[in-house]
Amino acid sequence: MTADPSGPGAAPPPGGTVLDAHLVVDRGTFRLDLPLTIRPGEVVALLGPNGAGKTTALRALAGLIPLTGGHLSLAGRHLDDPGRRIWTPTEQRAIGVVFQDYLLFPHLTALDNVAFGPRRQGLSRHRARQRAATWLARVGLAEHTHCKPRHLSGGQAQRVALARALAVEPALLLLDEPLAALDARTRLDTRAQLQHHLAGHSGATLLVTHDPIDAVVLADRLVIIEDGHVVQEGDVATVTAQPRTDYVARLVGLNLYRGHADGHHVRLTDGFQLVTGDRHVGGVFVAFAPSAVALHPRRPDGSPRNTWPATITGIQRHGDNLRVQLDGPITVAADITPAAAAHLKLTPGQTLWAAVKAAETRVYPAAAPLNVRAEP
Ligand SMILES: Nc1ncnc2c1ncn2[C@@H]1O[C@H](COP(=O)(O)OP(=O)(O)OP(=O)(O)O)[C@@H](O)[C@H]1O
Repeated sequence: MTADPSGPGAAPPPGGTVLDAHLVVDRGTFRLDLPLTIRPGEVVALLGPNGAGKTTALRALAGLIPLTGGHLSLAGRHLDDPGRRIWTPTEQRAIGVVFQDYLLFPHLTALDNVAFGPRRQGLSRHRARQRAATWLARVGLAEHTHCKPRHLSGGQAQRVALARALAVEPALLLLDEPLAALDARTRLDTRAQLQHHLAGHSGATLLVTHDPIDAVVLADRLVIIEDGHVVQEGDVATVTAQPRTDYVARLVGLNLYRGHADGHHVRLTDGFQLVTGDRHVGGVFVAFAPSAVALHPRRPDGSPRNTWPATITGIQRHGDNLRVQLDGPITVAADITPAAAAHLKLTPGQTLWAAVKAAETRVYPAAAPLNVRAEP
């Protein structure tokens, strides 16, 4: 198989997209089937639980594994199209990659690590090093050009990796869990710097992450995959407000249920009924935040319209609060203050009453016009 003979830039990018791909990859019994387009300057976060296919997608884009089907075009150049026997080797793709553990060459200085890509693109040693020095200065490492990776901190190594990826002026920048190896403090600073550099990148960026904060801070759009398929995609506000699967709900921290609405009542698929503030009819999702769930030692009287007995299955710290996991007619997460937890003397196995006001629930149609995988 060969690269597209029409060469780089031969066709205009369709509809203003830099990346126009439909990634189909079979790995044993697993199939990735991921349509993916990214516009110039856009940052898309690819999220999903373990085994969803994120790494497979990244490797397919980088040319490390071939597509089984579909196609991949970048900046108007057909890189991969098994139906037409087109395939392009990694080094001929206009792609920069920041790997999770950076994969810097240990025997090369920061400067030569960054100059490596431009050199392979055909720049003279002098020009490649000039470009590398410019990029290292941009990421704040002008003083560290002659350091070997073992003498760099985690945050500095991450910035060398970013400079190395951007120095090839890629049409597509791939970031694989770029902040995962950093401690919390360094992660905060590095995330802010990364945001700055991504804003200046005119190509497409795909960020693979497990961390919803990285996604929310860095991405313009989220694409969420489970078991190789897109289950939801959209801008951060839409996905956060209207999660459509348990994974997405957990990711954005909401309690989410599916059911059938008849006015202010929603009968959930397991038979439990919730009273909601909004009126709806037909298939719906009901969501409420863990902070909307109140816990009481006895059945509460008065305003909350939804109450049920619930048994504590787990308690974790969650920011300044505690997140309490509860089992019962529905499983639910509740956020409460340490003071309230002490007052209630919360312990795993304890049964108490959970309450949610109807006005705290959000209801939205199950068949919303989002790009959601059709059920088979
Ligand atoms: N070399 C391989 N051969 C066969 N199957 C594989 C291979 N590598 C991965 N898989 C399978 O492909 C599926 C997707 O794996 P992948 O690593 O892409 O998921 P992921 O979303 O990146 O997961 P994680 O978040 O755990 O890294 C999994 O079911 C995995 O078992």
